[in-house]
Amino acid sequence: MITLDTVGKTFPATRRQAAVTALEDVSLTVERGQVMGVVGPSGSGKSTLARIVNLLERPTTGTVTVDGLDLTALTSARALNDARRGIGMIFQQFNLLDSRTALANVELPLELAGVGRAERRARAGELLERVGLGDKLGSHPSQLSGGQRQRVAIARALAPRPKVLLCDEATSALDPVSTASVLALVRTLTDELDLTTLLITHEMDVVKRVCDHVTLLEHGRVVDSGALGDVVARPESPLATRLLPHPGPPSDDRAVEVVVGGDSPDTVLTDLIRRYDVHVTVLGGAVETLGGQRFGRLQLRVDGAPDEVRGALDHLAAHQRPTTETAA
Ligand SMILES: Nc1ncnc2c1ncn2[C@@H]1O[C@H](COP(=O)(O)OP(=O)(O)OP(=O)(O)O)[C@@H](O)[C@H]1O
Repeated sequence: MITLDTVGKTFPATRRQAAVTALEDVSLTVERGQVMGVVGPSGSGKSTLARIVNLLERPTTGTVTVDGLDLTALTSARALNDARRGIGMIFQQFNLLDSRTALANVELPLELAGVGRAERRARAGELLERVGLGDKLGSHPSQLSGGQRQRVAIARALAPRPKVLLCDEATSALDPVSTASVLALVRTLTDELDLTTLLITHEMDVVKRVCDHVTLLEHGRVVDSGALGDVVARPESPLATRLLPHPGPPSDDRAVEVVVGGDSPDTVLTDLIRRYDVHVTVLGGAVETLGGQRFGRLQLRVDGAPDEVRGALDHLAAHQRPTTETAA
């Protein structure tokens, strides 16, 4: 679990540049087993946030707690190094050593931690197997594709058995097919190893594919944060329509708009028609898979006897994720 409590970061003024407040009053919790996406425009503080979570950057104010340990309270380099071993990190640019084989790259953090040769060999081999590179142990990074290199970097990040995985634009340099497979791997590893994963990205598509939670940063502040299903249902959230597009102005003045999901949107409609004697027309809408669940933003027209229509609309309002009702 990662907890940031009222974290602020100001880079002090230098001779060439005025002081920069990169983060202000940021409070955030990521539970075990969750993948939290952090999105925001360029310069909004995303990378600073990732660097603060493993204390590569020390916050100016606030505390950072990882797996119950307050990292901001650690002062000795040794204690900090030990704590950092519990936090794996992957970057856009892989940072692999080409002089070493894939296996030796994965072994590196274990070597630095003083793990014996036989054990580190076994663990590195097992991890490369797990990320789908069991046949590439002897390959050097330059002999691997971008997606394969990122898999090696993931295996290396996981070698010290961290509880937390930080991904900073980890798929930004990859083609769409490699991106999809690396993201699927991050999701699988988070689930299987019960990791707490924080994923920095500028691509909303990455959030849709792999995250179950999302946080939007703007000018160093948290503008919105929550489970994807909750965020899409908040009409005031700037992320809502980026996650689930708005169908546009309704073509019918009796249209109602609802956000349905967590369950299949189709099941919601089937259920409605079974319970009430109404005819439902889908006038427009979008359906997306968000964090593995299907959500729909639908414009519906519900026709029938007034009592039945009222019942059906109440049912939608009570059981689904209503946003706006343009008419009732
Ligand atoms: N070491 C530093 N010294 C001074 N200012 C910095 C430093 N690192 C980051 N900043 C400033 O802090 C702000 C946030 O930067 P950060 O890299 O965290 O943003 P970001 O959201 O990751 O941006 P991008 O998407 O472009 O990578 C920016 O204004 C940046 O110029």
